[in-house]
Amino acid sequence: MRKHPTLEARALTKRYGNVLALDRLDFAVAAGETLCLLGANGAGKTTTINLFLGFTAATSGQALVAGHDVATDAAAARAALGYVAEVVSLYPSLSGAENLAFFASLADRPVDLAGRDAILARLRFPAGAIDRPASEFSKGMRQKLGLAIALMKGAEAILLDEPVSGLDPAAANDLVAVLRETAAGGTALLVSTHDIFRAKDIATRIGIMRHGQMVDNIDPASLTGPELEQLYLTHMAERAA
Ligand SMILES: Nc1ncnc2c1ncn2[C@@H]1O[C@H](COP(=O)(O)OP(=O)(O)OP(=O)(O)O)[C@@H](O)[C@H]1O
Repeated sequence: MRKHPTLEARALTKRYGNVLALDRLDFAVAAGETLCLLGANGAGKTTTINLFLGFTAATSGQALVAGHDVATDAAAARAALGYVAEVVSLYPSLSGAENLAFFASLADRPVDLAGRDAILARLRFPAGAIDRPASEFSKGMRQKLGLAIALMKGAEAILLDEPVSGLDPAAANDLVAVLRETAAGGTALLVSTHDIFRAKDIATRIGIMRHGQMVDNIDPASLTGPELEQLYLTHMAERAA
């Protein structure tokens, strides 16, 4: 059965003055899939995420979330979307629970404690820590709370900017496992990263970006880590040539 994409970029193009940040980008991410965007600084990863979030408008082309065009159907697109920033913003003096309740109220979702606790358990958020002030949370815990906010909202797609950067290896491994389980639960994930090896662990597809284009779209299972690294370096060398 053909899966309808939860996230879709159709000839998505963004120009900042003379800079062509995104150049007719096409991709689709279905429920249960994770697309990792890999690319050097300036390749267009963050611009892609910002266009889906509606932070900036496309010059041409479309960004669709659950079939809703971000430009013309912004509220419906946003309702289907979750976002986990590189540094998840929380109110430091509020507890994790109070932060979750606040963000759930913004999304117009009443807090269902049983549902919340099931999500926290799924994300392996440390038991009991949810009642501590957010200022005490590690980066990994903040990422998990960001994911919990998105899941409590019922987001069909979650965008993550550099989710494993700055995590120690154990926390990164844990988050990778959590992301895989989240996708397996039926959410579509779009992840921007510089980390080739983590991308291989997280992704069902890897898109290599260069100059605002996706120059390769790889099944990570088809390559070993070193093969993927070599392919990536070849694409980057082409850039320099
Ligand atoms: N607000 C802006 N105004 C002008 N140019 C911008 C703006 N945002 C991004 N750009 C340019 O668009 C291009 C793509 O940038 P983008 O931030 O999307 O890349 P990236 O792949 O996310 O890089 P990084 O890995 O450094 O985050 C770059 O040339 C960048 O300088």
